[in-house]
Amino acid sequence: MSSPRILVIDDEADLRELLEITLLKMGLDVDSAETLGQARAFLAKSDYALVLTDMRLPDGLGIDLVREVTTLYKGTPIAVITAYGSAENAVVALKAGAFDYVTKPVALDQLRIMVQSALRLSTAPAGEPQLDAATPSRLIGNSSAMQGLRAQIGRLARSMAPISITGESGSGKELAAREIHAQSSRAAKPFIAVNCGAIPEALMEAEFFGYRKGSFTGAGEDRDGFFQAANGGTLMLDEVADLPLAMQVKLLRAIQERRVRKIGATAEEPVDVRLISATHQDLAKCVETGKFRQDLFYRLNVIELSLPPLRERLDDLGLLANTVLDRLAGPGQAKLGPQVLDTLAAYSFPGNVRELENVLERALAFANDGVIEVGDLSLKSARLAEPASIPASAPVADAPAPAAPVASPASAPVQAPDALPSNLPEYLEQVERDIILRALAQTQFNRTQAAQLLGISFRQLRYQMQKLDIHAPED
Ligand SMILES: Nc1ncnc2c1ncn2[C@@H]1O[C@H](COP(=O)(O)OP(=O)(O)OP(=O)(O)O)[C@@H](O)[C@H]1O
Repeated sequence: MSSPRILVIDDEADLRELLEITLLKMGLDVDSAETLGQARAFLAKSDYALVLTDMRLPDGLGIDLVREVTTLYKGTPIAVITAYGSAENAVVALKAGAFDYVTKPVALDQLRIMVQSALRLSTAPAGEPQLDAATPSRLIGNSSAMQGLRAQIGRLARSMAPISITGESGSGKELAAREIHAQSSRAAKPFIAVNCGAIPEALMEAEFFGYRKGSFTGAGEDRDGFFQAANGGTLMLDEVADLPLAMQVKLLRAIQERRVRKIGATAEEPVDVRLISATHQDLAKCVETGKFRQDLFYRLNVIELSLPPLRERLDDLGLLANTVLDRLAGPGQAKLGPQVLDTLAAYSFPGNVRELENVLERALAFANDGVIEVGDLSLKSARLAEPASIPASAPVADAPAPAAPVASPASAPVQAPDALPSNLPEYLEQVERDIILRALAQTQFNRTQAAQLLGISFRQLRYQMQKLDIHAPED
């Protein structure tokens, strides 16, 4: 069997030679062209596992070739070589359909990583997602919005372009990210999802980039960070708008260099990670208000994927509800009674599919013989919380009986209104615990609604509950 063939297009003889030698040493066949004209002639004659082109050529621009290859040779990945620091060229090329890019001076370790991932890609059928009929998409729904989304995911899975997923809480952003990963040539490598809003700022660098033994008190052994853990795979930065500015700078550097340095290490290590970011906030607005760096926004937001809220794709409601019920009760063991679907369709689902799952789970507990009736649904939007009174006294005692959440014993002392707390962290923790318990009690332990009442994401609430040792009564 012949080796995969790569087409290199560069008018700089030295660089062309370096690329040729590197690729030949990898056991690949190489054709080289100095101009777009020569490249077109090669493309008309042979199939390539990868086309690698410089951006400026004597008879035109590499970006034109990107457009040609992505339309005329759909299954052929094309990558560009951009000048160092020219984020613009890289982003434009990725938007035009380039699979990836390398910067000049070309780092050979990164070139090899890029070529290998292109080779994995070219073994998958062109334009076809790696899923087959036996592995249905995780994203359920036949509405035109969902069909469009699945098609877009199939295309995006074939590229390294960073994707920014937007959508309301619970609309399936993480699920979509997992789907992109599962359909990509990286599927066999890890998918790591990180909730940027849930990591204490002081720990962020260590969590993202890892650390060397002894680099700070408590660093008893070497540890990898998220970047190393996701190497070869996909790193999802969820709630990316919550990244503190100092961390945004470090992240930008890691993305630009495709290298990270562990805390306490002298050398950087290359990382091959596809980035997907998600947020339910308006990231462009965060840039305007100075909360998010423009340059990082530009790097992360190369391709936008927007998830519609559930209320805008009500056609999917029945299918989603039945799938959730099958999962909860076993196939065919539970169903919706008359009018239930209409009642659900009239509800706004601020917590989207996650809220639908919660509503059905709860309704199922009240349902007779697995048939959910309208009366089993509790869809009333929770009333707004009253302003927190500090310090709060036993909030659980006022809670409606069926859903009173439980917490570990309170430790903070009750203060006289004007007294200063003797232990501020403990006191604040107690205040936070009380407020969360009240929100949970008000929403009968519907965490989606409780998070909404408190203006935080579902994940943040879940994280805080774990931290403060708050459990559902039945946990
Ligand atoms: N189209 C869908 N098909 C099936 N399940 C879905 C779909 N969309 C969302 N879900 C389910 O809804 C729940 C929430 O999804 P996910 O965590 O992906 O949402 P999210 O947008 O990332 O939420 P958040 O903004 O709170 O992080 C999950 O249990 C997920 O499996």
